[in-house]
Amino acid sequence: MLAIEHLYKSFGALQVSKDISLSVATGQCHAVIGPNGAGKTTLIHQISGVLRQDSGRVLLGGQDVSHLSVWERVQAGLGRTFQITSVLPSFSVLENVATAVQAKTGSSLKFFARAADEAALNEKAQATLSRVGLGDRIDRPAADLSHGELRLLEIAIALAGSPKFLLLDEPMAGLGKTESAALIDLLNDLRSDFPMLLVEHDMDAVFQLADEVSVLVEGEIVARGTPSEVRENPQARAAYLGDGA
Ligand SMILES: Nc1ncnc2c1ncn2[C@@H]1O[C@H](COP(=O)(O)OP(=O)(O)OP(=O)(O)O)[C@@H](O)[C@H]1O
Repeated sequence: MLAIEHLYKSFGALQVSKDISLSVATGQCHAVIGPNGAGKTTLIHQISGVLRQDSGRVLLGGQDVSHLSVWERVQAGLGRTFQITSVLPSFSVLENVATAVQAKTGSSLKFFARAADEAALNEKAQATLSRVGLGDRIDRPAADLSHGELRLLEIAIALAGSPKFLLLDEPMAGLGKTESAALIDLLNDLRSDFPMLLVEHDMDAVFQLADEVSVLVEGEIVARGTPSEVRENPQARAAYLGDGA
């Protein structure tokens, strides 16, 4: 569903992506881990279209999306969550998701006009919110949600466009133990419908969710394997997990 082929990116003299290749099949969760400054965000930006690679390709469901804009990639089936919240705080939970459904389908020219008034949008938004466990919060302003609930809302917004693939940028950041456990359960449930690339610092989440892990260090993938293979890989341990891991 996602293939990255020989991606290179530099900022001036600093090479931040060095021949990165990986692929994610249907039903799979692939995690990218690495120390601060390894180039994870730069990689995410090249997949989502925020940044253009110097060379290499990004394929989504077999389609080369390397030269498409962020918006065109969303239309091509890329759903993503952001490290920084993408929620509209004064809109209701339902309106946030209905607006995302509307944006994908282009069902109305009045982009920020009451998306939740349209029955079809509403229905799809409600179903999506139920799937992420926010079915009983639809009328609350998004500003009232807890941090953990906001994360669920961000995922619902990403799902609203019926993506082929999910790009998850540190979804566990700032969550407590209980909230993290709930989110891990949700992502485990979603992965069969939405193959995913997960960039995450929370090793518990990575080891519970990922089928395959790539370890990125100074722009290069230095190790790859199942979570247990990566846990035992001396290069990965030295580079990232630390000897005590
Ligand atoms: N726009 C930019 N211009 C110049 N250098 C940049 C730019 N964006 C990132 N960098 C540099 O590229 C390197 C990789 O940064 P990046 O944010 O991709 O790493 P990261 O793995 O996401 O780090 P973190 O885990 O701290 O978020 C860093 O040295 C960073 O300073």
